Amino acid sequence: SGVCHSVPVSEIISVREEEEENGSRQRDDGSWKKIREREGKDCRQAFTVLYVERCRQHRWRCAEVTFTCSDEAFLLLLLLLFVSTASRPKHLLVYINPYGGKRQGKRIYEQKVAPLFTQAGISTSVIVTEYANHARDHLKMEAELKKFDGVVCVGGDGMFSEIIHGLIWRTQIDCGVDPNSPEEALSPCSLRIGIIPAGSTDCICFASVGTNDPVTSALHIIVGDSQPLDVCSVHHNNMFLRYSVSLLGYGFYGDVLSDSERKRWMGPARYDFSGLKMFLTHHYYEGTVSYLPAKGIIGTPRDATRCRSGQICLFSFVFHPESSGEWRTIRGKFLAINAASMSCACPRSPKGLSPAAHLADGTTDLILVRKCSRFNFLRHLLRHTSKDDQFDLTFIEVHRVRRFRFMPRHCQSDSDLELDLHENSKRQIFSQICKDHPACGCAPAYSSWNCDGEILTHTGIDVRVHGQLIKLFARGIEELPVFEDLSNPCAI
Ligand SMILES: Nc1ncnc2c1ncn2[C@@H]1O[C@H](COP(=O)(O)OP(=O)(O)OP(=O)(O)O)[C@@H](O)[C@H]1O
Repeated sequence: SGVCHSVPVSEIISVREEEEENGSRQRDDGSWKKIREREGKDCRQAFTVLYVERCRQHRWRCAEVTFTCSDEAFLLLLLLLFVSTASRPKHLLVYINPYGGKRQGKRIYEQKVAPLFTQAGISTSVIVTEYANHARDHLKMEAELKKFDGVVCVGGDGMFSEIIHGLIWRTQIDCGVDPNSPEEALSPCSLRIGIIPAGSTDCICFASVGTNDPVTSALHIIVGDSQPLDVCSVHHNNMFLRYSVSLLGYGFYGDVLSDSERKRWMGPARYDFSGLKMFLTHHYYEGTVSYLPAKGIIGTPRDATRCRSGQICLFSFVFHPESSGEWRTIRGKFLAINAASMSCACPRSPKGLSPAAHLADGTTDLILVRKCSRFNFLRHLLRHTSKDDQFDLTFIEVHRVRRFRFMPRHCQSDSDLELDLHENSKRQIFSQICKDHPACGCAPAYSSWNCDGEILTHTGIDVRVHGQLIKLFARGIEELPVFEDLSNPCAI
């Protein structure tokens, strides 16, 4: 017909041979791997290519186009496909949380994802979880990981956390690394993880793919994308607590989570309710934060860059592995202490907590919100949704760090307390009394850490970033996916 159509080979999902019989086309439903050798040698070959089409807001869909070419050219294409798709997964281990989000995980997987995997010739082993931590423990102890090229998580951020806890732990055991030691360099996980969003919070999917859409995620898995991701290990007195990939928050975000956990019956509205309640309560907490600034990296938390597909964060990590440096210490009263290892952008907060944070530069952005008026705190919170810099306020500090520690005031050594007592002895005595009598209305001495949506059991913590510890079937957020790259040399 003379219409020119270009499809990058790396974004082909499958190729289907078309046969012309009695003038009408019939389809062979096999994938490109199953295509039979044709007998007729002199005729032209018609074939349909199923490929990735980019839609609005980073969504991907399947599209079809039929080409004709000579037999030889067709065989060449199959060869090219075979070579260029070597990094694609062939066998996947799938975990489905049937109770995540609106309890649609199983349906989403069966209706939207499984048919695509079949079409792409991917075999799967599916486990529908029966209890919390089922997936984590299966990965830790039972899963025959050698059989698979990747793990797929169908659920929300909580389910993803289970998967990484299982996979990271298992990898350390298999590699002879002690996962309990805060000083050991952890071994990176070789299996990639795909996230099919089916929870009420799907931040990690959103940050790494740019949208929360099961079909888009399935297509990123099929084409074999790879996006490294930093992971923070959290220890208390040399005892391992948890891993975190998105937000560690003490004070405001810890209190919102603790309060909302008590209101699960309210459904997703509990986050708004607890957020408002905690804003009005306006608690601040005293403690000491020490941190190891990240040296030799390209970006800063306050530059205008965003973490985008194939950009600086990858190189930043490769060229500047963990560098030693001077620890810095800050003592004070904080409304919030947040460590954002990624932007933490989500559909409700498109900029996120730290808009310039990177997925894989081996750092986390430590944001300290010092005690300030309710009005000022509100200004800070509102700037998360406006164009203004949320860190451009006198009571906010932000540092890009490789490691940090926090010690709440009442856990500090006696000598520290004595110093403080000299400063303000009455307050000290009252806050000790009020700790045991919350009904008196004074602020509690401790908050809790919100670690990717889970409450930590300890407040004094040691956090270390492990650069690029895991890999996702994703490519980061693409800058402007609208225009096709016609100059791509690997296009048919
Ligand atoms: N079969 C199961 N039964 C009960 N809980 C499960 C099961 N499988 C997984 N879980 C747990 O359910 C929790 C929530 O799962 P998930 O993140 O998929 O959904 P969500 O709706 O986004 O969660 P949240 O309530 O945290 O917003 C996870 O912490 C996970 O450990």
